[in-house]
Amino acid sequence: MTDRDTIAAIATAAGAGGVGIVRLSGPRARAIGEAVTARALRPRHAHHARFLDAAGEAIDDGIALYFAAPASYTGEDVVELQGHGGTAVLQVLLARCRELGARLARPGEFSERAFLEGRLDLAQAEAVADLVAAGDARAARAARRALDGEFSQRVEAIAAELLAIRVHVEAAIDFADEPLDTLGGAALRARLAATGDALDALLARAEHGRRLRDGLHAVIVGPPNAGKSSLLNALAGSDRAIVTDIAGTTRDLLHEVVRIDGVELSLVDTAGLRDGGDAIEREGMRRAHAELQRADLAIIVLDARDPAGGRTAVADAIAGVPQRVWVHNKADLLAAGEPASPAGNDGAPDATPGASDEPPLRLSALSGVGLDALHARLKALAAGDDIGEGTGAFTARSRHVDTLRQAAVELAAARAQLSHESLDLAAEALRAAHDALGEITGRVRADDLLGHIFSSFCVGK
Ligand SMILES: Nc1nc2c(ncn2[C@@H]2O[C@H](COP(=O)(O)OP(=O)(O)OP(=O)(O)O)[C@@H](O)[C@H]2O)c(=O)[nH]1
Ligand SMILES: [K+]
Ligand SMILES: [Mg+2]
Repeated sequence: MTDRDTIAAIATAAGAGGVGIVRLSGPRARAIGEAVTARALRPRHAHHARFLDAAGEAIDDGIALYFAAPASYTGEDVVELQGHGGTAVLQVLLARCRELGARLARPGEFSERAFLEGRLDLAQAEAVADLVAAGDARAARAARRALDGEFSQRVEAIAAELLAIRVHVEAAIDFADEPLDTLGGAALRARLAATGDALDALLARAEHGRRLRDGLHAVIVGPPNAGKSSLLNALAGSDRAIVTDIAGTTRDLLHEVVRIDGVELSLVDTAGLRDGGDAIEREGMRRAHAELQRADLAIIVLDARDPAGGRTAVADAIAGVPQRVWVHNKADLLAAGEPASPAGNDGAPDATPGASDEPPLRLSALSGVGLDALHARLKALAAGDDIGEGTGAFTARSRHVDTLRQAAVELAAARAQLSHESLDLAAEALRAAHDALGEITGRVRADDLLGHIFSSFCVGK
């Protein structure tokens, strides 16, 4: 596009480094690059050059690269000036580019231009930011897959199928007098069911991908004095939370990010759940309940000497949390002679309320005995062993998960309407599902969404 201005930014991280890069994109990028280097720039050629100020004095020397539109990251003319890393030198070089007509880029503006020029779709552009921000190698691999378009391709495949179904349904509306089954209704329903299954599978993978990006969100819950705060401290490896023998010590939520063998986990300590308590404690319990609503995982801490007593207190709060780990704490206080296998079941027939839950882990937050087994289980959950590396995870954001969920709801509505032969309503629900998928890749887009997404990038990306 020729009506755009030319943007510039320091593309490398702040601070001194071996190499520092000023990146330019836009119609004047080449002219500015040639003015700075005082030489003609050929596309895709490494030019060793001096970078000159207005007086012709050398600011630095290094490599100038020119990528001609549209074969560049942004799809526009792009010039990269690679000099010696160093904040002052790069700032002077950037200032020179601005003198020559470039404007300072906003965060994410290079990727935004790549999106607007059709070089990347929206989910891929987001993957760029995720790749830069990836906290570990697994998250980086997953972002790379999303950037390669694996996620987008799956979304597009489902969207294409939905479009074909919509065409069929819209056509059937024109023959409203005929029963749907004479118009291929059975095949249509089967096709819709298969598309629903594909969408559900993609949603499960996107949820896994969101955990890879954001980390597993685990909430520690249990009755007062069970040792929740002690466990948080043990997992964090520092005295983050106040621990006393007074029931009701923790009132507010306490957030902590911990890493287990390179896998990130966000932990929240909460107020003990019980009947009664003063106003502050009750507010703490309300917050604990609210936090559990958005938890991926509840770590339920019970006193090993009386696990049954605490279970009733937490039963309501943990209903609806997708995954649970049961901990029987204070194992060191059990009478000698009781089986002390840290990872073992305590043998009580009602020890695990959820049929699919693993047996409780017996441990001591105080002494650390049994913590290894908890580490191992949390790591497995955070890494998403339920999905497995082999399927090739890709990062996804809450935005994607929410949108896929919305599409799944509309698809279910369309199926119901179709079985009632309400073709108009089915068509409407299918359109809504189709639009929702379009929002993920940016085919259907709201401009405030774009601003929101790209402003969270770093400058120079
Ligand atoms: N012996 C023993 N004591 C423990 C263990 N874990 C915690 N405690 C003690 O139990 C008491 C309560 O521990 P907290 O960590 O404050 O318990 P909490 O569940 O956070 O309590 P509230 O915040 O009041 O709900 C403290 O005196 C701890 O030192 C353990 O594994 N063994
Ligand atoms: K306490
Ligand atoms: Mg506490």
